[in-house]
Amino acid sequence: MRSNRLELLPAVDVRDGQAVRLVHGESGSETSYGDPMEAALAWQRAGAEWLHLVDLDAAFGTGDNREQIAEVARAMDLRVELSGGIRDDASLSAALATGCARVNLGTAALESPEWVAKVIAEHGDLIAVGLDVRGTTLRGRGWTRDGGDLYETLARLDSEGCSRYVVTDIAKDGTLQGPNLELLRNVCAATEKPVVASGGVSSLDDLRALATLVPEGVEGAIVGKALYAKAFTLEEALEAVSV
Ligand SMILES: O=C(O)c1ccccc1NCC(=O)[C@H](O)[C@H](O)COP(=O)(O)O
Repeated sequence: MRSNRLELLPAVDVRDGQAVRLVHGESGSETSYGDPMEAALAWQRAGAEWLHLVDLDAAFGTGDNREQIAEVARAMDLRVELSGGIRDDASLSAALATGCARVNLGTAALESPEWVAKVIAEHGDLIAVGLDVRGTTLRGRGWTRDGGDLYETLARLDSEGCSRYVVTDIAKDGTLQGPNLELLRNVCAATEKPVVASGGVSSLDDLRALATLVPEGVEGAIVGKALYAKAFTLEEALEAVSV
């Protein structure tokens, strides 16, 4: 049964060993926020139930932070969603070996549909697919390459039993301009599966607006920049979405 409460997933995106925020997910737009472990532990202390942990180097193909990410994931008592560069058996096994609660596949869902169908069948709820879009065009390889139509891909993944989608409007990501509620409504109308909203949250009112979409299928919201920029605290955010 679906919960009525919007889940919150504070984000720790790791580039070159540092917790960073990007604007529109663009490589080179980083603002650094220090040690990823400290950031993750701070969100855990503040009461987070989930952590969205991203290996940006693996996503961009500029190396990886795999060991550091595994260390952070293993140190957490909360549930971890791992994202970034999980595209084959080796990277998936390494991600799952951290004990994370789920992994988020992005590029692989666009470029290796057969492999993704196989791992969805094998791992069920442990697999979510990130649908990262500009307009309704999906983007892969660290959001740098077009990867097909959002709704066609969603229909295919639904037919393969994908259990959850993480939906990001790249135009909003890291901009503090508010989430794309229309996109989220449209995706929820196109699938029965839960949707995690990502990108653009700027205020407690944005979180309250996302919480009104829970009955339509929005299950959670990833929050990055707003927390790092101290637009509000995680405690305030959790309070704002409590029902
Ligand atoms: O998640 C990925 O794989 C990824 C790949 C390339 C660039 C960015 C990527 N993720 C970014 C995030 O998941 C953000 O943490 C999230 O959208 C939060 O956005 P915001 O609240 O606007 O900072």
